[in-house]
Amino acid sequence: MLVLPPAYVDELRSLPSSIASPTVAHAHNLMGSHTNMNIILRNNLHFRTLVEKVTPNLNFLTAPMQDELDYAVEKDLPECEGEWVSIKPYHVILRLVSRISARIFLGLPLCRSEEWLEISTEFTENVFVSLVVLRLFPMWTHGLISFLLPSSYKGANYIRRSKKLLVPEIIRRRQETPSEKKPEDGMNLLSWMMEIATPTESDPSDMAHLQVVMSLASIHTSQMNAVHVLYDLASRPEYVEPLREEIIQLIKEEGPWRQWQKPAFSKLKKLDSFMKESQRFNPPSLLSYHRVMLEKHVLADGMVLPRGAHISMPVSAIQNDPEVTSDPEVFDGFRYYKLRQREGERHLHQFVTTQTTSLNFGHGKHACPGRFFASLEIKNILVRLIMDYDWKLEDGKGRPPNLTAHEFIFPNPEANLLMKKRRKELLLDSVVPDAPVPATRTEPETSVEIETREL
Ligand code: HEM
Repeated sequence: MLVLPPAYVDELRSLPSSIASPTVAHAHNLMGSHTNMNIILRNNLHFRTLVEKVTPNLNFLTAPMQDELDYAVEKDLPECEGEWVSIKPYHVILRLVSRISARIFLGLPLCRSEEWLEISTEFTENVFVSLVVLRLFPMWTHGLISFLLPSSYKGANYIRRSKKLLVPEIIRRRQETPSEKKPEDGMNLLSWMMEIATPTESDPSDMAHLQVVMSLASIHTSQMNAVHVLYDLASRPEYVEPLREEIIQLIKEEGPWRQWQKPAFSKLKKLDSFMKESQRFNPPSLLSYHRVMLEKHVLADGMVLPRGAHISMPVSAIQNDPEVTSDPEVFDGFRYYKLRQREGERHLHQFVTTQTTSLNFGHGKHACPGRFFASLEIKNILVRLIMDYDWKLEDGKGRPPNLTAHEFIFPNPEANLLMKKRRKELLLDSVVPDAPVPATRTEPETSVEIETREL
């Protein structure tokens, strides 16, 4: 793999994907031939649905997200009124994120299916185990090794199970008459996929497969960010009150949080900053901006990128360079909040902002299309967890150290935090606005301004 400095990002951005392909790079990174991920090489319906339907409709998706979060909190968080209870945030947050994602991907009632919740989380874990193992061996051995790897056939089995579950649902939705549909029925990824699919993309079995691909792209990535934030907050409790004050202030100005839509969440600038700083300290991967060169290309300074080369950027090294981030070794949760106060930088330095020096979501037209969704989902979860619960580390223990595998970094799945429900009058739903604020309904957005949009 050719790891390039960020000076080349802008030049690389201008190359079409027929020369520098992100998709071939993703398939290669995920060992697609042995992990059922090569479908992305021939079908990008999931990507288009995200850009054309999900992101422009995020305003309408806030209410179902919150509704599912209520259900998830009820089902998956322990009773902890008046007493500290130990939980494993990795597993608990995975349940919350997978439930909310399922609600937006499939809609009610299918999102509550335990079968789907298992498929959408366990497939990813098995793909990850397979790729970590396979990468240790030369490529010519991969066929044989994956034949022997339990994670490999378990992964394939999850794809089969997803088809068994979703294909009949796709057929049922196709046969449904308009009078049988409820208003919320069309507002989910699966129905939107069915709506915009071209004839060659309309195979129900492929659509089911792509739902699993989307789960892989979205659930663990968002869950890991939320878990890192919780670990960072528990180990730096001085940030909790300012974050709560920001939420309370926003309720006073914008109305109860249950009426908030995407623009209100974008006003949580301190929380946004904390999420970004936490991501800087705990990036999902040391490398990003992966491309495979489908043709040889010579860069302006004469650097040759040969055909077949896999290139990437050292995202973590870049954002920890003192020329990019001052005092990079200091965790400053409100670093980006402060930067946004500078003239002309109000829209920069957001969690979702990508720049040549901020590449955790990639950059340019192939940057992660799900980051606006991720930001909204993570903020919904964190607002609830910060306002309704106190958090602390186990006695005598520091922030749980991260684990690494190859270039990947993830929060320790077996670490514990202690949580306790706050007094009733302090809870999120008890905070009332200064004056009644009318609920607003906003039209879907028609375009996605990638570089400058707020969220
Ligand atoms: C904190 C959470 C997330 C992180 C850190 C993350 C990161 C990334 C990165 C680094 C890429 C590759 C960009 C490139 O090619 O340069 C990517 C691609 C992608 N992400 Fe995300 N992502 C997150 C959440 C999500 C969510 C929630 C969704 C879906 C709702 C999603 C859907 C996708 C898809 C479909 C692609 C592939 C784009 C393509 O085919 O070119 N991601 N993501």
